[in-house]
Amino acid sequence: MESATLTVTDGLAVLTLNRPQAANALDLSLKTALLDGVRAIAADDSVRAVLIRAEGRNFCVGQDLGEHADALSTTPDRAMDTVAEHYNPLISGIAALEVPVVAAVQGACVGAGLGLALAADVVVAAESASFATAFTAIGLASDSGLTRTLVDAIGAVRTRAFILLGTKISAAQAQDWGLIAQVASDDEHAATAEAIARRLAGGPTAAFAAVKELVAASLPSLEDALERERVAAGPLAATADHRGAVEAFLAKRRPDFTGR
Ligand SMILES: CCCCCCCCCCCCC[C@H](O)CC(=O)SCCNC(=O)CCNC(=O)[C@H](O)C(C)(C)COP(=O)(O)OP(=O)(O)OC[C@H]1O[C@@H](n2cnc3c(N)ncnc32)[C@H](O)[C@@H]1OP(=O)(O)O
Repeated sequence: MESATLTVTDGLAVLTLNRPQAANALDLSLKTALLDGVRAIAADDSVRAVLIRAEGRNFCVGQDLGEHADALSTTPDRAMDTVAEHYNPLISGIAALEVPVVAAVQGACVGAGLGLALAADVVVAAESASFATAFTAIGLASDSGLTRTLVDAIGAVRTRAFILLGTKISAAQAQDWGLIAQVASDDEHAATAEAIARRLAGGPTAAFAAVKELVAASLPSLEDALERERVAAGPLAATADHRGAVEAFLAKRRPDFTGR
């Protein structure tokens, strides 16, 4: 089964996360397939809008921690290379798309999954969806551009508390904070997101590109945030807190943080 699928019809590219059996956790196969999909979209002049969606109960629960635990034990010095090889080019690739990008979110949208959703221009969430960063729960700080996209959306004060406290918020709270554009019923969110994406695919594409360029130019650099996050991830991956927290998650027990 393909970890992600891409279809393009009538100018709308639909990129689907397809690991529902693993809550769309980002393993190497899914990260690679998403990167390939975004690059194919960027190279396809027929695409006028993008919908990013996911199969199953959860949009994306972030990095696959089983794969991460393996990497930490077998290739510890390279475990965080995936940030530079996959996460950063994926987020910057989505953000660099000149056409409008809609994300349809249901269930858990966590960690790099949240980064993926916030790289889109319009997020439509099912009312039962939830949003969390999860990084500090496993001894990490942030990545996937969230130290810029979250600050842009909800401000530095809320972002700091959101990440430090590892809060999980509802779709209604996310909309109230200005984190997402729209909430729809669980039954209607997928159709609502697709209808918005199809409307954008039939709209003034050049004007939409200008809107995205003008708004991006008014903000601090996403690339700089991604690079700072990448540099910060390496030392954290080497901490006993990070490794112990990943093992604890997989063993379904609470981590014991020692501060080292
Ligand atoms: C050469 C190749 C090398 C490859 C290198 C790989 C190393 C990668 C380096 C990492 C880089 C940094 C990573 C980056 O920061 C991005 C991140 O995303 S960090 C954050 C990662 N995500 C999490 O920590 C979330 C963990 N999950 C949760 O907090 C909760 O599961 C939830 C998402 C809030 C949902 O909670 P619930 O609804 O209660 O559901 P469950 O907890 O019972 O989960 C259901 C089921 O799914 C499994 N699962 C959930 N999340 C993950 C996950 N991230 N990875 C793997 N599996 C996950 C969970 O275990 C349950 O499984 P089951 O018990 O039902 O089998």
